[in-house]
Amino acid sequence: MNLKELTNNIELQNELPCDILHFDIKGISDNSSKINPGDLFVAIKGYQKDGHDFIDEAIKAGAIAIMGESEISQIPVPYIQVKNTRKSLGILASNYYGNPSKNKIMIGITGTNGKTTISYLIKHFFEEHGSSCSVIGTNQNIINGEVLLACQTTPNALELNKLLHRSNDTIAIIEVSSHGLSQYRIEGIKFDYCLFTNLGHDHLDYHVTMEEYFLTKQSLFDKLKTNGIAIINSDDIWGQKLLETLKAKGHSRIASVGKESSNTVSILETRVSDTSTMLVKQETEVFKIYMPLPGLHNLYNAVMAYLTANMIGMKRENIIKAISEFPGVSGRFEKLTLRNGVTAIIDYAHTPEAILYCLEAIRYCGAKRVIHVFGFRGNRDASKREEMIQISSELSDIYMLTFDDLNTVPPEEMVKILCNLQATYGKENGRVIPDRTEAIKLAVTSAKKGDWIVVTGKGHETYQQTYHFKSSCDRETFLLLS
Ligand SMILES: CC(=O)N[C@H]1[C@@H](OP(=O)(O)OP(=O)(O)OC[C@H]2O[C@@H](n3ccc(=O)[nH]c3=O)[C@H](O)[C@@H]2O)O[C@H](CO)[C@@H](O)[C@@H]1O[C@H](C)C(=O)N[C@@H](C)C(=O)N[C@H](CCC(=O)O)C(=O)O
Ligand SMILES: Nc1ncnc2c1ncn2[C@@H]1O[C@H](COP(=O)(O)OP(=O)(O)OP(=O)(O)O)[C@@H](O)[C@H]1O
Repeated sequence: MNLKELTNNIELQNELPCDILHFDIKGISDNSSKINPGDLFVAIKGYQKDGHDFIDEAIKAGAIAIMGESEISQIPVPYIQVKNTRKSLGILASNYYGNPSKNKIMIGITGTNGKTTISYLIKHFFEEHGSSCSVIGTNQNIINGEVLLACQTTPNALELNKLLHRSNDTIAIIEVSSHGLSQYRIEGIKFDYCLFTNLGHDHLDYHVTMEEYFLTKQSLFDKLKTNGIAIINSDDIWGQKLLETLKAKGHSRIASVGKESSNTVSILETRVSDTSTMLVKQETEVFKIYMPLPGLHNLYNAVMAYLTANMIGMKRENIIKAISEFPGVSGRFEKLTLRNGVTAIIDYAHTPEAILYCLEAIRYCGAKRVIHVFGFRGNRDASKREEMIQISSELSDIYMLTFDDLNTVPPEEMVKILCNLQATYGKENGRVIPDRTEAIKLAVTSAKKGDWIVVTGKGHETYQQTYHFKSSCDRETFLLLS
């Protein structure tokens, strides 16, 4: 593709000289080590490195043009200066891959919790009725039925557009993280439906304040297509705020779920035990939704997914039936029955709200005692840890603080952090067992018939650390030790 077509809609600092407009660009990369001859290198000022420092390396590898933000002269290939390289990369990627969001039903889901569950609910509804869906999100990417490894919730702009370009599926569902939004990974992509689930305490190491975190999430709704529809959980205070903001901005195509009768689907009654049901009203019709996954949070996930599918045109009775047969999502309230009559739950909860909903759901399921094993990611938002411990110490009978991904934090440092947190905010029903597999072992041996063990934080993910019992994930640890 030539540079003229490629740079369409990009905010350039200076007009491109005529003699380079016809340059045929073979590929694009923002990583100098991935440049091939004939490529365009996009220099990004990152959190760790500055891509401008790798321009020489990119040219040596064969880059025939460079795009960057800084003033640069005297390089042997054309230099295109732009205001914002991350934003430009999104538009470049969309141009290069032929604007792949244009002809698909695009669904973008944002919020702190529930994105993955809602994605898989919607996928399940449509696939039961003959339409195929691509899913791009935390657990994995699924394109044309092929399962691909996902390294991030929202991949970078080049990867994202490449996946969409490859997809022949009618519908594409994308989990949109706040990091993805603030780093313009979805720039150039337009959505038919944007969903907001909720906002809870997370990622404040990155966004600093909840207001800033909210504004970032809100920016997804600027990416709606002309007739695109916003679908919001109005029972969340930030969802309510988003609803008001969009209305004030003149958005007319807004749908919502929540307890108030003014919502598109209003929730009249909820009943939660080991499964969950809700009575809802849409226009004049009152009907019941049965969700096999426990917990109030999963009812909200179900009704958000219901409304989306219904707005796309799927019949109510078909959606309700599909919800009642939903098989669940790997690592989301995943249940194992252990040999000694104990139930184990593996759940991806890693925010205070998610832990609260998860532990409440276990109580509703009739657990005699709840044994909770969890930890905290190294180098991630530390300000949520106190609240997570407080919730666990209140809602579980026994809790164990253990290792989650350490990232670059040395093990002895994390042991100190866990011991300090327990000493400061913990209660006598808690203790620190650093080795995650040892903690699970202790939970299994302490549990009696009717007790529930819940291990949160890692869900479907494999371990980063090596532990005493050789196992790759929480599920395998349970199978090994019970
Ligand atoms: C902290 C953070 O978010 N980092 C993201 C950021 O990278 P960065 O700015 O740190 O990159 P950098 O290492 O400083 O490099 C700057 C530039 O120099 C280039 N470079 C660097 C070295 C070199 O030799 N040559 C070269 O060209 C790099 O390719 C890059 O373009 O921009 C990259 C491109 O978009 C992201 O892939 C990367 O995500 C990292 C890997 C990541 O995983 N971040 C997490 C926090 C994240 O995004 N998580 C959310 C989910 C959160 C949740 O809800 O739980 C997600 O969407 O996955
Ligand atoms: N609607 C919800 N409200 C609060 N907590 C929820 C909700 N849905 C799920 N959870 C909790 O959050 C955990 C993660 O759920 P899910 O993966 O669906 O969310 P997510 O937004 O995709 O999170 P992530 O981006 O971190 O993967 C679940 O295991 C559950 O404990």
